[in-house]
Amino acid sequence: MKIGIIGGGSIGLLLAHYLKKHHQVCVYVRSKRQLDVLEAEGLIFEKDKNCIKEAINVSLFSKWNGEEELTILAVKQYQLPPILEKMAASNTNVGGSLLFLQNGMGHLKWLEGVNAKNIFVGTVEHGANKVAVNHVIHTGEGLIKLALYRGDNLTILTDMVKIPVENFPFIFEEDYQEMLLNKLIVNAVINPLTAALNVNNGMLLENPHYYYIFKEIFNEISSVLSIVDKENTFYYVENICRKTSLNRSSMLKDLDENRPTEIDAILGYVIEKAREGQMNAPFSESFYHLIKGKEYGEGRK
Ligand SMILES: NC(=O)C1=CN([C@@H]2O[C@H](COP(=O)(O)OP(=O)(O)OC[C@H]3O[C@@H](n4cnc5c(N)ncnc54)[C@H](OP(=O)(O)O)[C@@H]3O)[C@@H](O)[C@H]2O)C=CC1
Ligand SMILES: CC(C)(CO)C(=O)C(=O)O
Repeated sequence: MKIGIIGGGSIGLLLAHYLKKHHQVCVYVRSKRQLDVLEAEGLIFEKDKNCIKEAINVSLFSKWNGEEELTILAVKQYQLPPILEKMAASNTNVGGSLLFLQNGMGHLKWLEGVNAKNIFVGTVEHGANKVAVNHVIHTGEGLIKLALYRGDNLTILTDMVKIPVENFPFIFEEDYQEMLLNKLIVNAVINPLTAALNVNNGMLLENPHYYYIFKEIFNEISSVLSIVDKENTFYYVENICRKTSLNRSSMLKDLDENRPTEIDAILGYVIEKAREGQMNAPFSESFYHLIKGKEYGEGRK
């Protein structure tokens, strides 16, 4: 299958490495510098301290015209609006399929207006870290879950699930809301804590004091979001945290690089739900403002 990946960041480059084993992949980047380096030097993929260098197809996003059967949007949630505007203005991808892999649930409100025959959403449970424009480290193995948001063509999703890529499984989920909600809880617990404390994911489980807050935040968020099976959901969050223990969460990396974070799509969403349900959410409120304060104090790109 022909697959376009918009965004040559941590997740975009990780996907390019694994998907190119079975598909024709093109990564659409926005900077000429990244294009030039990827073309000249190839992609460096690193896992467990082993590096491999490989050629990848790369192009500028301005050249994207929706020719691929599937286009994966691997950008931050707050980076979607200009991309969706370009897609709307150029009226491309009417017959194609789009897959959105953003953390949080804030982007769902934008998908209604997107002109594509099929829209899929997914969640990423891997850890990945782009350390140079052409160098990505796979820091934690996990799953990518995929679900249909709108449309009727499930073949693309089932193809992705059926064609096994070693160490990089895809699974199909029936209910996109439940899938995104479960991942939202993971990100609402792990990302703001790691970003506020400036620690790798694993430290939240290792340090008993951080683990105490981890549990308290989980309890609050799972109540606000009316999670029925709290015990299993807690193990799910803990398990992803353990599997990505070496990872600096995407929110922490955003702060490291003075970029805006996805806090609005993550804890902002939880706070909105708490207000709707007239509930108090002091941990969520505090961590929301801690991260907003760090964004404010440390400058934005
Ligand atoms: N990294 C991780 O371990 C995980 C990330 N996620 C989620 O995956 C999503 C992607 O995250 P991640 O890969 O880490 O983010 P990154 O910030 O590493 O990558 C985003 C990339 O998108 C590029 N981009 C932004 N706008 C455009 C555009 N208009 N055209 C082309 N490229 C564009 C950026 O380009 P430029 O470099 O030029 O700014 C950047 O390379 C997020 O929602 C994140 O929360 C989920 C699980 C784990
Ligand atoms: C899975 C996890 C928690 C990995 O760090 C993530 O989703 C993120 O960093 O955004």
